[in-house]
Amino acid sequence: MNIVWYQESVTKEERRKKNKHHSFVLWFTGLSGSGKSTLANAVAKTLFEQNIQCYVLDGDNVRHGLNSDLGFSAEDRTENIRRIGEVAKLFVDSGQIVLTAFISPFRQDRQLVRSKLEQDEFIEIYVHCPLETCEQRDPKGLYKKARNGEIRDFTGIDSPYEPPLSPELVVDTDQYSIEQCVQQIISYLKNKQWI
Ligand SMILES: Nc1ncnc2c1ncn2[C@@H]1O[C@H](COP(=O)(O)OS(=O)(=O)O)[C@@H](OP(=O)(O)O)[C@H]1O
Ligand SMILES: Nc1ncnc2c1ncn2[C@@H]1O[C@H](COP(=O)(O)OP(=O)(O)O)[C@@H](O)[C@H]1O
Repeated sequence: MNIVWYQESVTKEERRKKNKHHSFVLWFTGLSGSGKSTLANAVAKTLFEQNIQCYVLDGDNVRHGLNSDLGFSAEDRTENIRRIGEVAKLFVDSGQIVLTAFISPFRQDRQLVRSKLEQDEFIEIYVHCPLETCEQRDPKGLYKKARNGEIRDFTGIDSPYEPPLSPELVVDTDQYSIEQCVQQIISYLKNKQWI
């Protein structure tokens, strides 16, 4: 109430033109340990080296600050993704490419973020990796804790993950190396002439 949207003096289109590239969200989704952070950071490094404006929003980091009041109940995960979606939209408005690395287990939550962005601004990347492989990798030892009952509501163990039905991209980190997955994503963006 009593809040009016302020039209900025520099538009999104003007920022894109100056940056010489499209701005959009690369939304990585997948199980813990599937490779979201690794790939988002590797893609960002490649883009950065090509003078492209980009930034990674990572689950662990955002949960230390902006979303430190949220846990892992279904409601809190939904609110987590809603807030990240709003932040991501601001990055897109600022003319940047934003790469987000959140489990984002619920289709409806990802769909809500997509619906807030325009066509070609939300690129859903399903980081596909079987639970068994994620559990073997267990980079933070969290699956072990979840199996021991030390952590409740752990995605893939006692909390659901809903895979995307029609993502823009699927990367298979069980079958392909980090470098191959990064190349697949960069090729997709080049083919679209977005970078
Ligand atoms: N219960 C439970 N379930 C899943 N993950 C857990 C949990 N508790 C802590 N962690 C750690 O938090 C990271 C996931 O946070 P996200 O913000 O990406 O989760 S979500 O999108 O809101 O579901 C996740 O990071 P990633 O491993 O990078 O996915 C875990 O390190
Ligand atoms: N092809 C691959 N793509 C991404 N990560 C891989 C791949 N192969 C092995 N890994 C390893 O799997 C782990 C993935 O961890 P991380 O990126 O933190 O996943 P997430 O962010 O999804 O929890 C890292 O230790 C990474 O080195």
